[in-house]
Amino acid sequence: MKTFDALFAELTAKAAERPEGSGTVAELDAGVHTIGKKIVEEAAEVWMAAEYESTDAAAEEISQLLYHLQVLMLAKGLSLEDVYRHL
Ligand SMILES: N=c1c2ncn([C@@H]3O[C@H](COP(=O)(O)OP(=O)(O)OP(=O)(O)O)[C@@H](O)[C@H]3O)c2ncn1[C@@H]1O[C@H](COP(=O)(O)O)[C@@H](O)[C@H]1O
Repeated sequence: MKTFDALFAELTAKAAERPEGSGTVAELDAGVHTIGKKIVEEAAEVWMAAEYESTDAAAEEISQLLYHLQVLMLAKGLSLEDVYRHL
């Protein structure tokens, strides 16, 4: 099972190596404005799933929100530590 830190390491490598077909690379290239809109969209899907769908559907939407938050972190040059020190 993939952890938050493991996903961040994977996405960091994708950003550096830029493999063809990577959705992460495409999203990074689209920029902060597009990534931000995706985060808002995914956050709404989390809310709707939590209120009206199954707990598993909510978990899936949360995983997607976490993914897009990590892409934004990469786009802004933020490390895990930059975020964790505010927790
Ligand atoms: N965990 C994720 C992940 N979660 C969400 N997403 C993306 O976010 C989208 C959200 O799904 P939705 O169902 O909301 O999609 P949608 O709104 O219909 O999709 P779009 O039209 O926006 O693509 C998915 O289509 C994926 O593009 C993810 N894309 C990649 N990962 C993981 O990131 C890693 C690197 O992926 P690549 O960069 O694509 O190789 C891999 O381990 C992947 O599993």
